[in-house]
Amino acid sequence: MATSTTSHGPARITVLISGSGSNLQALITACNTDALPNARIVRVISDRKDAYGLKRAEAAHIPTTYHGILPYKKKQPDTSENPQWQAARRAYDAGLAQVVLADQPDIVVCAGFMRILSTAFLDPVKGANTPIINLHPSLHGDLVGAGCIKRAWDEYEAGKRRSTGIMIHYVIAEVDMGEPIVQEEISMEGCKTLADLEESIHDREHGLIVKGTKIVTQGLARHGGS
Ligand SMILES: Nc1nc2c(c(=O)[nH]1)N[C@@H](CN(C=O)c1ccc(C(=O)N[C@@H](CCC(=O)O)C(=O)O)cc1)CN2
Ligand SMILES: NCC(=O)N[C@@H]1O[C@H](COP(=O)([O-])[O-])[C@@H](O)[C@H]1O
Repeated sequence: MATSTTSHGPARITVLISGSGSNLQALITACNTDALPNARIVRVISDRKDAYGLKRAEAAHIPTTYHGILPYKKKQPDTSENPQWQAARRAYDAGLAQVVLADQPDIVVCAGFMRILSTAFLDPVKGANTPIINLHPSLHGDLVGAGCIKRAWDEYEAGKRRSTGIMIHYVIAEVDMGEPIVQEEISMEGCKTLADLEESIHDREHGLIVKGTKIVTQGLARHGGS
């Protein structure tokens, strides 16, 4: 029976966050239980200094890093040749990859990380044979990008849909289009407000992110780790 232990010990997990960190908390709680055996979160990284998830990590004695965009924007100002801060975004992502790879993680989990990752991050991390996975509040091929829960709600109110879903998927350059690892459909029937739907989704996400992380870390063991 494969475990989550890789060839060099417990699976090393780096988690990227931007906000409250309730999904991070689910991972913290699950580590070294039957839900996520032989796994350790080696670092939590946030692009937002005020992310409550950083406090959750500190309370669990997990190393944290705040990796902010502003120093990169100051070094590479937006210009006509460089619209939408692309140079700053790529420099930021290259710096983020350095922070991540310094810990030699076996897997990177995006748990509410609200930045699109460019190939300046994806390429070096994938070059290290480290899978990157993401929690997304929609089914594969349905809604992509930020604000999907609200968009699903608006379509439900307009009578255009009766359900939505959540998924854990591999991260590729095309946002939210990476191969799904595990996903769940969520009925919207009975939700009277957007808040009802958000609560329903968040409750189900916490189990799914642990399940998806376990699936990938167990796969690492089968292949002798990264
Ligand atoms: N290259 C990829 N990067 C990311 C993926 C992915 O699949 N491929 N998943 C996301 C998470 N995500 C949805 O699940 C997501 C997060 C944020 C955005 C977005 O538009 N962000 C804006 C900034 C928003 C803000 O600052 O509030 C942006 O980066 O310009 C889209 C999708 C993680 N990254
Ligand atoms: N497109 C990505 C996206 O919308 N992710 C969403 O961010 C939230 C993070 O909550 P948390 O900070 O409490 O874990 C989650 O609801 C997750 O689906």
